[in-house]
Amino acid sequence: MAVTDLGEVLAEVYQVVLERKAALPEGSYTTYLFTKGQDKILKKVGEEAAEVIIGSKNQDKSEVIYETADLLYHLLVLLGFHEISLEEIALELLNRR
Ligand SMILES: N=c1c2ncn([C@@H]3O[C@H](COP(=O)(O)OP(=O)(O)OP(=O)(O)O)[C@@H](O)[C@H]3O)c2ncn1[C@@H]1O[C@H](COP(=O)(O)O)[C@@H](O)[C@H]1O
Repeated sequence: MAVTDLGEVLAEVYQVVLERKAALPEGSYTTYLFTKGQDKILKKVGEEAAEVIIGSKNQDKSEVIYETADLLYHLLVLLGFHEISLEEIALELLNRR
């Protein structure tokens, strides 16, 4: 796998997210989010989106990159919460081309 392929990295992290949801291992931040529930996950998505906006307003590319990674991870947790596959998102995007 080319480690710089975003789709493949997202798929790999999403697989871990789904494993965490199924097993709820102690000490896992993903477990913490799933245990807290939907409102906590939604709050994190909102916070991370706001941090992307702040990074952008600061004209700070490295901040935008860091916060975008945080946002994508939390979106993966939200997709995991709803059991939406990455293929469903890919199809939605493809249908818009
Ligand atoms: N990509 C991520 C990832 N990005 C961000 N985070 C966590 O998201 C949190 C965001 O930081 P914040 O300061 O906003 O939140 P916090 O104060 O720690 O927590 P809150 O009380 O606000 O919820 C941090 O605790 C980060 O560790 C992530 N946690 C996990 N992953 C991926 O998920 C995998 C499984 O992680 P665990 O579930 O922890 O085993 C990891 O191997 C990674 O690939």
